[in-house]
Amino acid sequence: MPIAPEHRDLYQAFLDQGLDAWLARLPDQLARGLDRQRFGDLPAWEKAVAKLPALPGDRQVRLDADTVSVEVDLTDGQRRQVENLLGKLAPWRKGPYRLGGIAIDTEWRSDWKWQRVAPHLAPLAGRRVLDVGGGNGYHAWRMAGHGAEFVLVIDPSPRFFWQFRAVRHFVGDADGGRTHFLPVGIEEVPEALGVFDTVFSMGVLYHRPSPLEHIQQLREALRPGGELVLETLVVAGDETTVLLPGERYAAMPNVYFLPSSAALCQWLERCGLTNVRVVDEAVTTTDEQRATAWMSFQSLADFLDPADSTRTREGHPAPRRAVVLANRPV
Ligand SMILES: Nc1ncnc2c1ncn2[C@@H]1O[C@H](C[S@+](CC[C@H]([NH3+])C(=O)[O-])CC(=O)[O-])[C@@H](O)[C@H]1O
Repeated sequence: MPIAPEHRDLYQAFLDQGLDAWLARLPDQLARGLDRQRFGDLPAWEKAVAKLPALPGDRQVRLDADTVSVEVDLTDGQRRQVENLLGKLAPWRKGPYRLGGIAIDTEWRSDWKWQRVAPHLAPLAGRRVLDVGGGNGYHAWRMAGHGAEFVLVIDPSPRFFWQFRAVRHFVGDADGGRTHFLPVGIEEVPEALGVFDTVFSMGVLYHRPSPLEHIQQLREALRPGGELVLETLVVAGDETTVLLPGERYAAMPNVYFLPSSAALCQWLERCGLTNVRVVDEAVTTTDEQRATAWMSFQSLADFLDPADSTRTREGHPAPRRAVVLANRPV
């Protein structure tokens, strides 16, 4: 089967990185992750990205600033066309981006999370990085901006795949072709890979019904000595505190375990990670997650108790997140 043009770089990168065991599974994974029978909107997203205007080679790409931006000369007509086409990929949740003069004000100020995480990381320059549940790739571009050699986002959302492709259209090869997106979940990562220097899992653990299994999968993707960056919802408490909310948490139906950061550290240690440390813990504000023109559905403010913003509308503690770093033992 011929390789579709949008996947050629991914195949080449897997070859270059020696990810042979995974390479063999790519055709199946891509076919399933982008299956038009499963995801009826796929043709519309693909068409929107295909219609983006061809861009001049001369452009200014910034992957090392809070807004991932590509400045390029467009006519007024082209700019309106770009705005319209990018709008067809909405809702845009992770960003901010500025592409061809169009500011995409996303639901999340994902740059704020990056500011909490980045200062604590082993320098990313020259590293192979996996971003599990990386959304549309905003943080991946920032990782490339820090000089990572190979950044792979895995996320099962086909919408985010096409948002990533839209950003790729603007970035061109300014990142040296080091940033990639595979539309699969963590379950699809081959077992015992042991190759990544840094593995990120941000905003994913609380969606996993088996959090210890998730941590073990993350550990197995790391090379010995590699660094795990785990960011998740936590609750106040000691190492014995874990909340399993009911049907919904802040309106989300698929939320499972919310440990305290102390309990989370213990989980990581029990899963065989070392050097476990909490580097940040903060309440999520309605300035960080909010509805915008590019994500016009309800957002955090609608999910909190109107009379008490320290509670969700279901009566649980309001969202609070911790960033924990750890290493796979050498
Ligand atoms: N099984 C799975 N495997 C991998 N990813 C999954 C899975 N199921 C859902 N996802 C993906 O996990 C992401 C969770 S958002 C975090 C984004 C970014 N990391 C952020 O930190 O801003 C949550 C948040 O907004 O906090 C979504 O993009 C899902 O598609």
